[in-house]
Amino acid sequence: MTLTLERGDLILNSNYIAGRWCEAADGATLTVSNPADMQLIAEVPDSSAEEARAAADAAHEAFAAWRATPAKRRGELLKRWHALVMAHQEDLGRLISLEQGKPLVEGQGEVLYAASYIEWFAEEAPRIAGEMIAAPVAGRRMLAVKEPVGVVAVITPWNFPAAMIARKIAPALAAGCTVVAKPAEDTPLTSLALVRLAEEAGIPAGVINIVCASRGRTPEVVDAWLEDARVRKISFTGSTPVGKHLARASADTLKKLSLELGGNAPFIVFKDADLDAAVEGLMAAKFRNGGQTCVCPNRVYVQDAVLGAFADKLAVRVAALRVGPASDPASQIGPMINTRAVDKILVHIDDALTQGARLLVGGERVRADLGPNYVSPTLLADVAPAARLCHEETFGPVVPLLRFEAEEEAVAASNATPFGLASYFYSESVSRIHRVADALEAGIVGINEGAVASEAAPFGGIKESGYGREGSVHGLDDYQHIKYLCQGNLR
Ligand SMILES: NC(=O)C1=CN([C@@H]2O[C@H](COP(=O)(O)OP(=O)(O)OC[C@H]3O[C@@H](n4cnc5c(N)ncnc54)[C@H](O)[C@@H]3O)[C@@H](O)[C@H]2O)C=CC1
Ligand SMILES: O=C(O)[C@H](O)CS(=O)(=O)O
Repeated sequence: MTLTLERGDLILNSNYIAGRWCEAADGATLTVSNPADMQLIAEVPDSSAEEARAAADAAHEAFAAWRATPAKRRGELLKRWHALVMAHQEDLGRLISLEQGKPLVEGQGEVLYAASYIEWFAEEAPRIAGEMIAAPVAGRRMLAVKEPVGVVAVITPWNFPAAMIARKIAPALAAGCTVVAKPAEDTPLTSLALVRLAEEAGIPAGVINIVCASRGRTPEVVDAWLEDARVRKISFTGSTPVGKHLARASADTLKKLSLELGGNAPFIVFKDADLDAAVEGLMAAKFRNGGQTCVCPNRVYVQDAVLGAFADKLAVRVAALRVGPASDPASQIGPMINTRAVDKILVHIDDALTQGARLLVGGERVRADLGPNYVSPTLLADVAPAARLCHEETFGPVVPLLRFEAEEEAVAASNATPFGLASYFYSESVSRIHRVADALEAGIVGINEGAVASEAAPFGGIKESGYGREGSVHGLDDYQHIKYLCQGNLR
């Protein structure tokens, strides 16, 4: 099956600035290719600071009118955008799978996930409210009102090309902010297609601006926004090193920050767990997007008493996973995003084996007939706690099993990381569930559940996984500030 779109015009090759589809001033372009077979899909502008400044100008000029648009109207426009995204689910899903590589069923699932954020904040917009405060002295009226922060810079990763940008742009627009966005260089096409649909929904020119750039030119583009005092917020999803850079560089203009950064999620299986449920949960959490999500379990701790039974059940499932391109509907594990990613995964596997791990399934590059980016789903047992894949994010389809005896040992090992994004554990003991959920240092805890992503939940991390929350009733907070109004001299 070839991944062609019914609406070919949704494959765009321009920036979108001030309501105009335009090239980079110097004509520079970057290529976008399919990680499954390295075939060229399209070329997009490789922008410079000039395009970044033009986008910031457009967003700044559009802000006054957009913030003055009644929140109900903002919500209606977001609803129209949501309806168009849903109407183009097939095409958008194919586009995601084309440029990011994930299996088609996951590409189409991501469109629904992205759309759920647009719908959620379309509904939140009309409910933005302030507070009337009981004045402690006579003759005074005291109010607290919520206002949009202003122009927001959005920077997103390649692994969820639709969901990550939707869960930033939707709350920003609902709050009354305007946006300049720089999608990942590997996967810009989905962002451009989504914004084409936003344009068709009637979202005014300048409210959303998309600037594409290569890895080499991205710092120049983003630095232009970091230096611009009119840009009042950065919303970033990506690696912790880049997040730290943005936090440091934002200090000069004290921008508001939302940082959704790297993870190192533990997955704990206690002896009182439902082992079949734990296997299902691990398969769902670990192999989603080929293991290329920040909430994928990065290390799996299994209590001694059930390690053998759990490993046997899991090995059967891992070995059965089908690796292949999204053009094959039976594919469950697609290519990794690029050869650098595959090289890192293989280094992690080799390091674990060198330190004494046993290879139960996989462990190598596969499907060379298709391309260089395929790696087999891999299961390792007896992994040493010092192994690199226990401390670094593998971002691939690798499951390292580590054993433990006491609950305290598993919790301590789980928390022994600078990261704190997602964590998971399986137990049927109510007391243990409350103890362990309280003790785990993470922004997200899956309890007997491996699929935690939801627009209704506050998504985000602690420690070096960042701060800020995306989605949920808390999702607007990061795009607003509170203004206190104090009216006196009332008789
Ligand atoms: N916490 C979360 O929700 C998520 C975290 N991540 C993390 O992101 C990483 C994988 O994604 P990548 O795209 O490789 O991360 P990355 O941090 O390299 O890139 C993310 C975005 O930042 C941009 N970027 C790169 N260098 C930059 C710089 N110097 N200045 C400004 N922008 C820059 C990239 O072009 C891209 O658009 C993993 O660590 C993963 O855990 C990925 C997705 C979600
Ligand atoms: O990019 C990611 O890894 C996502 O944040 C994970 S999720 O929100 O899709 O679960």
